[in-house]
This record gives sequence, structure tokens and C-alpha cells, in this order.
Amino acid sequence: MKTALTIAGSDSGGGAGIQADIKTFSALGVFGMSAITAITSQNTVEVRSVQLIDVNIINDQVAAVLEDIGADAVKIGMLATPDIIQTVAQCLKKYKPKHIVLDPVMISKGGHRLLEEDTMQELKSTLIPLASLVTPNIPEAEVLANMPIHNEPDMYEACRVIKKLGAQAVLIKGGHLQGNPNDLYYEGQTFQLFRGERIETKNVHGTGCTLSAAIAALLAKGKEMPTAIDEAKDYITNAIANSLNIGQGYGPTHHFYHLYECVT
Ligand SMILES: Nc1ncnc2c1ncn2[C@@H]1O[C@H](COP(=O)(O)OP(=O)(O)OP(=O)(O)O)[C@@H](O)[C@H]1O
Ligand SMILES: Cc1ncc(COP(=O)(O)O)c(N)n1
Repeated sequence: MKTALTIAGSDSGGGAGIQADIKTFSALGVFGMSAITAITSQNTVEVRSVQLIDVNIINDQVAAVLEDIGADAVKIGMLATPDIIQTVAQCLKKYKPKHIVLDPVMISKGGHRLLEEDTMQELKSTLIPLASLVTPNIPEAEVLANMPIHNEPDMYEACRVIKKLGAQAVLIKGGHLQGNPNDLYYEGQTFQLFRGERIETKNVHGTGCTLSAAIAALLAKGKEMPTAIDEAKDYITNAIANSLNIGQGYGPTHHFYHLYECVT
């Protein structure tokens, strides 16, 4: 069976972070493993508290998994401090996983900052160059590219700037723009627009986590990057279309078990 490791924060509400990633891996027929970087006390409305995990424990979790089991792909989510980023970067340099999908998580749907102020700079210089794919949403792409993004033409320009930070490829997610949620992919030569149709719902907690975890799972299964993104886009669209109206705030997406044949 193919394996995937998520290095991310825990969301007690189960909609985002580690929980969304593991549900996605399972639904796509990949064995999921985790290295928890932070424990958030979170629900559909708010983040109440955050306990960061000691960097030695983060390092140990990643090392324990990769030295014994290995991972066909790694997905990275919430990394709150420059120290945590450096620790994760050292692990990636040591174990050299084949596929690294980096979701540069900044702010929760409810508006809570999930990383410290100076962290984005560290992410830019230390981690993005190691990534097979970086998947910012519009506000994250604005920070990474250091420019405002108002429309699709701006997304093209931001892709070019972010690509120069050294990732193998960039996927800017269009969910935060008006109109249809189209995502733009760029690997340095050609652009590809992955089109979506907006589903009218407030239950979009964890959509970015789910998309990046689905891409990682599909890469683990041996798909080429554009195919993995295309199928992951279908997966997230379906998960949003069937999202759950639980809690008082932004409800979670719903993960269907695809009963994909497992590639052993
Ligand atoms: N209302 C919607 N209907 C259909 N697709 C959507 C909708 N909102 C977002 N998407 C898609 O979901 C994926 C995640 O995009 P989004 O821009 O929401 O990421 P995000 O802000 O990082 O998510 P989050 O921070 O909630 O984890 C993208 O493929 C985007 O196009
Ligand atoms: C632990 C963790 N990781 C990521 C997110 C982003 O997801 P969202 O923007 O949907 O709140 C989150 N809220 N919590």
C-alpha cells in the first residue's frame, strides 16, 4: 500500500489540519501517517488556544516515520514558527521524500493567525525551495508574491513571482476571489487553469488542507502532477458539494471513501 505523511497542526474540530489530511488519505486509499506540529483547540467558529509542539518532538515524529516506514509523499500544513520550519526543512533534506506538497497555512477561516509574523519569510527562504508544489490561497499568495491579487491576470503574475522562490511548481487557489473558484498551476514553462464551479455554502472549513492532502495522496499513488491536481480538484469539489452543516460556523467538508483499488 502507498503511504503519505502529513506534517501539520491538529484541529480538534476535525475539519482541517491533521484530521482532514488523514481522512483524505484514507478516502483515496493511501496509508496516512502524521507528525503533529501544534495542537489547536478549534471548532467551526474559532481557534480557542494553540499549543506548539517542541521541535525535538516534531523531529522525532518525522524521523520515526521516515526511518522505518518511509512515505511515498509528504504534505506540509501549519508550521507556526521559524524554528519549526527549520526543523522540518532539516528533516526533508535528510530523508529526501520524493513528493513534497507545501500548503503555506497562514490564517484560519475564522480569522485566527496560525503562524507568527516573521514566519512567512522563513517559509519563503527555507522551505519553499524544497517543495514539489506550493499551494497558497489568494491571501497567502499575496504575501508570498508581495503584490495584491484582485483577479485572474494577477494570479498569473503572482505564480511567476512565487515560482522564482524555488519550488518545482505553484498552484494558486482561487477560492477567495469572486466568481468561479479556478486554480492556476505553473511549473515554470506553461500555465494550466483548473476550473471549478462555485458551490454556495459556508461549509468550507479545511478545503485547502483537503486539496493539498489529496494531491499528495495521488502523487503517492504514482500520478503525474497535473493529473494529481485534476483529480484532487474533483475530490475537493465533491467534498464541498457534500459538506456537513454541523456546528455554528464554517462546517467541514465530507470525505467519501472512493473504494479505489489499493496499489500495493
Ligand atoms: N465555494 C466553493 N465551491 C467550489 N470550490 C471551492 C469553493 N471554495 C473553494 N473552492 C476550492 O477549494 C480548494 C481550496 O481553496 P481555498 O481557496 O478555499 O483554499 P484555502 O483558503 O487554503 O482553504 P482553507 O484555508 O479553508 O483550508 C480550491 O480548489 C478552490 O478552488
Ligand atoms: C490546524 C489547522 N490547520 C489549517 C487550518 C486552515 O484551515 P481553515 O482556513 O479552513 O480554517 C486550520 N484552521 N487549522
